[in-house]
Amino acid sequence: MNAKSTETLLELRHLVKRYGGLLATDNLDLTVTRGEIHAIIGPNGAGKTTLIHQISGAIAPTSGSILFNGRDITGVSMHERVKLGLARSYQITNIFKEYSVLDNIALAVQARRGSSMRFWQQAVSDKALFDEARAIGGQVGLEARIDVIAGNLAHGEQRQLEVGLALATLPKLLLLDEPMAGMGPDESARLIPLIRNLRNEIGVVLIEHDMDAVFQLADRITVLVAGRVIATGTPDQIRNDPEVKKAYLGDEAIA
Ligand SMILES: Nc1ncnc2c1ncn2[C@@H]1O[C@H](COP(=O)(O)OP(=O)(O)OP(=O)(O)O)[C@@H](O)[C@H]1O
Repeated sequence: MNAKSTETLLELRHLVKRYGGLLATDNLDLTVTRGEIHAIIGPNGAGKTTLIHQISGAIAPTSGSILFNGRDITGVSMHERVKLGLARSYQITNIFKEYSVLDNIALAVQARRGSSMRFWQQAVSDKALFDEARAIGGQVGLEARIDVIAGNLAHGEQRQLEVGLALATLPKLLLLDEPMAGMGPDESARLIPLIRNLRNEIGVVLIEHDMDAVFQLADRITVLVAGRVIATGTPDQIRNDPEVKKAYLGDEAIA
């Protein structure tokens, strides 16, 4: 973690999500600070996706609260959360495949600037918009692919673009939901330093099944089992935690 890491960006207090008799989130407390990559791991069905949906605002908790930058956002819409600086990287679904990488990012920058009602012709003449889009393309490692039509990118590059689209909202906190999914080892290896660099400016919540990536990237790891936090700590603490080892027996190998 770096020097900015004492600033709490996200705080979950006694969060509960109940589906009938099932507690998918069971009285969960969690903090994420600026400058931190905080990974959330756990066996299948532990409640990781349910948790990230509550943070992004896609689903409402049954009880408990979510604070972002000190403000209670529990009842705030997903759209408003993005405006407040809470971005989620979706899995490819919001890429315009027929547009170039640059145009995709430029559209996302334009949407953030609140000028989404302006028409394309005006947007293309906006140099500052494209300068910013180009810089974001560089941040996610796509500088050499900036003019490629997004649909022609390799899978891993599309994931990089997804992160770029989330960055275009100028997030304070970025939710990354399985950024390595479907990637080969070379593609993951390329994405790891890009994600690591992001945390210089912002906080990152990372959900990822690739344990090598998690243990390389995370400053702290929270382990969920059946909706409950069984451990939070540095990668070393988590690696050596007997409860965690037990929870992972028969599941994905822990690094
Ligand atoms: N809409 C829903 N209705 C009922 N039960 C649900 C719903 N969504 C999730 N669950 C249940 O909540 C629990 C947590 O699911 P969740 O998908 O959050 O786990 P996960 O840790 O993300 O799992 P995976 O690693 O397999 O993606 C599971 O038992 C799941 O069946």
